[in-house]
Amino acid sequence: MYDTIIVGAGSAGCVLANRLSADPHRKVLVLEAGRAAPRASDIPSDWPTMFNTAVDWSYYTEPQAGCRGRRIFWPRGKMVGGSGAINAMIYIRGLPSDYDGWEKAGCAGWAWRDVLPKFIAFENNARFIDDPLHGTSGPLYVADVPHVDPNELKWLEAAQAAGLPHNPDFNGASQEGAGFFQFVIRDGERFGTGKAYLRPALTRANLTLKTSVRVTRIIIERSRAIGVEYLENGQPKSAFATGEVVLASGAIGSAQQLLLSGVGPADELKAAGVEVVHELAGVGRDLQDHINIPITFYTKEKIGVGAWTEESLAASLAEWETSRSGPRSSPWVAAGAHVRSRPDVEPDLQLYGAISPHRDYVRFLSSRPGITLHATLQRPNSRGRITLRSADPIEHPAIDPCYFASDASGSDIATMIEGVRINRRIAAQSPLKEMIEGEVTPSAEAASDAEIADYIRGHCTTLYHAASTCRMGTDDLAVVDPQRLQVRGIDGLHIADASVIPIMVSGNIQTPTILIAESAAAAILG
Ligand SMILES: Cc1cc2nc3c(=O)[nH]c(=O)nc-3n(C[C@H](O)[C@H](O)[C@H](O)COP(=O)(O)OP(=O)(O)OC[C@H]3O[C@@H](n4cnc5c(N)ncnc54)[C@H](O)[C@@H]3O)c2cc1C
Repeated sequence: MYDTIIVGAGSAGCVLANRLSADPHRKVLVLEAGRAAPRASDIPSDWPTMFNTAVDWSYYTEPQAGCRGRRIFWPRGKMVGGSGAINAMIYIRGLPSDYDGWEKAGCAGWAWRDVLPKFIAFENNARFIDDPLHGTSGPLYVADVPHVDPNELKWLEAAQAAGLPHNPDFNGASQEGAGFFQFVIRDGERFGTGKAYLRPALTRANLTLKTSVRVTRIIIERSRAIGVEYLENGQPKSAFATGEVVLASGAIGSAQQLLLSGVGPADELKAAGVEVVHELAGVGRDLQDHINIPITFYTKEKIGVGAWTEESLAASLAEWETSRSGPRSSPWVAAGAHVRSRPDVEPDLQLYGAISPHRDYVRFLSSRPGITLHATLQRPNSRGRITLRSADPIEHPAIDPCYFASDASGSDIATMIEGVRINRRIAAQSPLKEMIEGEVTPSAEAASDAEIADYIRGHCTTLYHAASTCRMGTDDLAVVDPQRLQVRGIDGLHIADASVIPIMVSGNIQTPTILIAESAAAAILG
């Protein structure tokens, strides 16, 4: 018998494991479907090499009507550290107005003035030492990218020539402009919450971590969660908690487990063959994501990732192994920007200047060298949902982000068209323009707004930021309350991961997810 069961040892679950087991009187069990993170997870450049492997859930969306019927690949980490062990490690909080928007949407206690001290408290920033907007004594080490490619500096110069102001700190007074992201990288290695929070807590006698165990159902009796059922080596097992079960299985996993446990929209549950335990209409609804569109340009010289050979890969790995430096200590997404698609909005596009001629998440590299410029929609209107295909807990749920098709205003596609145009403006500036041979087909042929829209619909990807499937709030579709992140109507059941984000933030979402886990732990500890 445990006091607390945490389901999932991902970005949030590792934080919860540390904070909740810091109370020596609390016996904590963490159940994680994946295994220990592999070596590739330590090496900053190697995150895409884990896609479609045993440590990736390798989801695909439903065919997207707004994306010319394509099913879009959605990787998620399935290992200790979760998606935070496969991600690109960028550390960013979002805009103050994002969090003020959360408060306005009914989430009291989540305004910028409330969350900023918490962000500062869990940060340990290597560069911003005496800075009122940064912390230096938290568990999460945050630093500049260890290796800068000279061509990333050329991208930055071109971005400034295109009118973007230089921004030395995207978590500083203003998010707008171009510069270098900071990362959760320590001494040349990934330093996600698996290392920052979970690893040091594993020496505690009151904390148990079980890996390769898949939770299949939350056991609910008389409107109270009392434990979970899980599969270990294919055998059904159960574990019980006197205090609480905390779901930290991510935006897909947490919603799926609630639905499998009979908590969700009654008609959908019945259709999937699941007995209704507690009707909660919002479970799985409101799925949000950052949509991303790359355009690639061939370069005259072999540069960056496009210049890598068998020999240089081996040499850069040897360098990383001996000194944790060199090209393998970079995630190759360090140069970027936050820009406005039009003057009357806050920055609504995030840009990347990647020195790599990749398409489709670096799984396929062009035979010629080049650079890829990404534009990502920061505050999407598109809203989707997650539903069960069946009562089988092993079957992937249906994931339908409903990109563009659910945005009747048309503003999502219009903003992204502007993102492509801004990236082309950057590519047309010195010193990039002298390096570039030309834009690669098929974006190269897209000139009018309608043609660019077609290109975006045919080639957009996820920026991997699934959120909001069990969102907090006080309205009828809210799943958890904003104060304790407890599932409405079920005692002893909390959700503390990216699924509770009420409205998407303007930036990569691991840092807000850590904020959520820290806040949930504090509320549970009381
Ligand atoms: C490729 C990629 C790149 C990204 N890049 C960045 C970035 O640079 N910066 C950034 O801020 N964000 C980034 N993100 C997003 C960020 O990593 C995620 O939003 C964040 O990790 C989500 O945290 P979470 O705790 O909600 O879920 P996760 O970290 O996904 O954790 C969920 C955990 O639960 C486990 N689990 C699921 N179902 C079960 C079950 N039934 N039983 C037991 N365990 C289960 C999973 O295996 C996983 O370990 C990226 C994400 C990806 C996938």
